[in-house]
Amino acid sequence: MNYDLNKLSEPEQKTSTYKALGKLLKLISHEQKNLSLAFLAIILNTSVNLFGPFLIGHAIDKYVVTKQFHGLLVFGGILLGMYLIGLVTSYQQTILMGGVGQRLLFTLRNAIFNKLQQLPVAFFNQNKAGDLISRVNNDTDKLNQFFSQSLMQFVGSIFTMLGAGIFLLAINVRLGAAALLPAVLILVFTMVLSPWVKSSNAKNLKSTGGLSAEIQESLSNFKVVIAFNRRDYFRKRFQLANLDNYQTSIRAGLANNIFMPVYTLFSNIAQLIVLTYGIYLISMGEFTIGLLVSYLAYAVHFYNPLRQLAALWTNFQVAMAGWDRISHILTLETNLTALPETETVAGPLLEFRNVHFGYDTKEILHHVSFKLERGKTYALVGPTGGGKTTTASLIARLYDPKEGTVLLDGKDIRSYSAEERSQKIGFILQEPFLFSGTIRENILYGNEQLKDHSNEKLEQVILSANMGEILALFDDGLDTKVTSAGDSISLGQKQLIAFMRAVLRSPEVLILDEATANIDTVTEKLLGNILKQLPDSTTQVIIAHRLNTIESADEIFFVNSGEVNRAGSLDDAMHMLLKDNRTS
Ligand SMILES: Nc1ncnc2c1ncn2[C@@H]1O[C@H](COP(=O)(O)OP(=O)(O)OP(=O)(O)O)[C@@H](O)[C@H]1O
Repeated sequence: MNYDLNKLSEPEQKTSTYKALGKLLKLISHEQKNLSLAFLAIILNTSVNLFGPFLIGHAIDKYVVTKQFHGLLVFGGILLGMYLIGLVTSYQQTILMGGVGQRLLFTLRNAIFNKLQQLPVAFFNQNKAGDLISRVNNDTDKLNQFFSQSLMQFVGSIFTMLGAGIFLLAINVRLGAAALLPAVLILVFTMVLSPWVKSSNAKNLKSTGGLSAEIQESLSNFKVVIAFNRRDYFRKRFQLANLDNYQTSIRAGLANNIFMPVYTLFSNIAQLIVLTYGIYLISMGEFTIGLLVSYLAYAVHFYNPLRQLAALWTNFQVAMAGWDRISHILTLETNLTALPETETVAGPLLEFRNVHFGYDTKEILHHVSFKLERGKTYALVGPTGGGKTTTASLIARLYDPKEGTVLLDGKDIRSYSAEERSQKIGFILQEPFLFSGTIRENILYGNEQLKDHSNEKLEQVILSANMGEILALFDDGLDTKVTSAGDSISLGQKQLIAFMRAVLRSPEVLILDEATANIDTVTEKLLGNILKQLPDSTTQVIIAHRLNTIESADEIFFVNSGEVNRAGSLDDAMHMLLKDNRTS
């Protein structure tokens, strides 16, 4: 399955945009009351603004032309009242929509983050963290800006235009048609240019994501950058990404700003038409001065919102480009779904049955079959890049086979829920990841059974699991601080914490992927003893390059060139490795 968000096909992109629109509507469905109130406020506001010019024109013809100035005061009072209503309704809709926008931003960020948590490892292999961060932070904000600042203005502008258009046509059809002609040209112009504006903004957002990915990569690898003195390399890469972002921003800016001047030009032309044609009609006795004043005001009421729409249309296109990028994540589904419960068939604890697997088109495991019995210790050996971690990842169902089945306890591993599976399988990764916090928080991560234990009780559990000596290696015990993804402690110490984390979950299968590679010989022996004292039913899968670490294995598998074969004894494994090194 293709999880690369930047390489989705055209139809995939289109379906996700529409599919996700349904999700967006669901996310704001509980805002119905606020949206209706804001809508009401905007209609009231528009109506009040639209009646103003009519009243002014009427007042001119009735009181100014006939010089009955006292009537003007009454009209002035009415107008003031209407303007105050306009002020209150405008404020109300701003407040209401601001709230809707912020809540949408909040819900949307949560929804995307939750979705990210559900996606499989393959998704994270194919996408850069920086780009994902940009989607969660930057792109959602584009949508918020549209909702909180533009949507109601958008609705208001359309209402004002519609009302003003009706007044223009109702007062004088011919003059109205002439005044509205430039608007038709604007409409055509907008329809032709909108796809270009949207795609320019999409490119700009993509480039912002790329820039963010570049920053993220160089910051998270800063030690390598400094050690290899490759600052120039990253500086150049950053400059390229920054240059691309600069260029796409300029292009998006150009596209975004094209509407405003054109709209202004057409708006001025419309006023010129009204003025010239209106004066002509007055000279012919077919129109009054008061009506012309109202007319000019309505032309302004029609074209000003249209100019505003130009800016809003740009915001809309930016929001849509952002929405496309968000929707691609929201509509992705994990390919690691749980199958319906299947019947348990008595058999080994774990079995690979004709498994084929590859990360992409290249096959890494080819027609692999083997069985692991309960309570035994297995070693996976083989050359670098031979497929040991891949085999272990399939045991932990980080990926599903392309063909064939992995059976856990007699059932297809896909029929277990994620909770059940992670309870049964403990995996100590080659590069253990620790969260910022304390050792306690890290070893209790995902451990429902022990999470509420006090430090004293937890220490007891650690002692009875024979891991007291490991904990004693840390000065502050369970409260030892782990900062910034574990950078404050050594790699070996990280492996010890990851070891405690996995063992405390009492898994049925414990996978150790190079779990002792960075630990001194004395501590390694200590871990060996702890492993020996694990419950008899625990099956261990040990991946190690140092053959002495697998001396205690009941059975050894040699993993290479897509195959997993029994190696027989340690000597056989050694022989196979040496042979493989000589032939390669
Ligand atoms: N996420 C991935 N995406 C694409 N290819 C991958 C990925 N992870 C591993 N591979 C490829 O799969 C092959 C097997 O890798 P794997 O990590 O399973 O080997 P290994 O035997 O565990 O190696 P090592 O002893 O170095 O840990 C390698 O060719 C590697 O390049």
